[in-house]
Amino acid sequence: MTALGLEEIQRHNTNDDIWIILHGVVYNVSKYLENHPGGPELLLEVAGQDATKFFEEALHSEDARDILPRLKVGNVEGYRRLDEVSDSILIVGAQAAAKRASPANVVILVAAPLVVATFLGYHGDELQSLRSALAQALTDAHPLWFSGVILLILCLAGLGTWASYIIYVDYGDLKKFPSHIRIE
Ligand code: HEM
Repeated sequence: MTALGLEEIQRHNTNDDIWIILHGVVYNVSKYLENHPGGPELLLEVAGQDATKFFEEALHSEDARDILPRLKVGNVEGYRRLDEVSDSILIVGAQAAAKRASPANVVILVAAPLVVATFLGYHGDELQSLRSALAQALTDAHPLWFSGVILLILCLAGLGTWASYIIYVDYGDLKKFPSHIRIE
């Protein structure tokens, strides 16, 4: 597909010859002008310019986006979308933990198992009886499967939290709006 320079794109800004840029792609809307449900004026106003912001602000439907390919004339030369530059990356292991390593998180992560281990060490016996009492109470109050489900949910939640320290999805710049090229 043709790479088009900004100067050339900007020249297509007359009533019967209109190019616009959307997300780094150049579209010839000259013939579409009269069919545009938003009216021809809006397209005329952005003739020869990057209309991405306005296009997205008008919350165009999928149907509207489906029209785009047949109007395409090329790409803006040198244009790089931020969200194409850095795709989401799955980071696993120590690097992932480092990504989440705020002082508070580290304290919680290190301290939590220590506290639990210490507690278990000092109060092993009491804990044993507490656990059986609790199990008994739960069994009395509810069928056994109910306690099992609750326990499973708690375990999964715990595992999930730990997993989030090991697996980290870096969405890069995906959440940012693509950089716009403006022709002044
Ligand atoms: C080639 C580019 C464009 C195409 C194919 C297109 C297509 C459409 C279509 C099909 C609709 C009907 C609603 C929908 O399905 O979303 C629409 C509505 C609209 N468009 Fe566009 N559009 C384009 C560019 C633009 C630009 C650059 C602007 C603003 C500068 C714009 C502003 C609007 C507005 C404000 C509406 C809403 C009209 C209303 O609800 O009364 N459009 N467009």
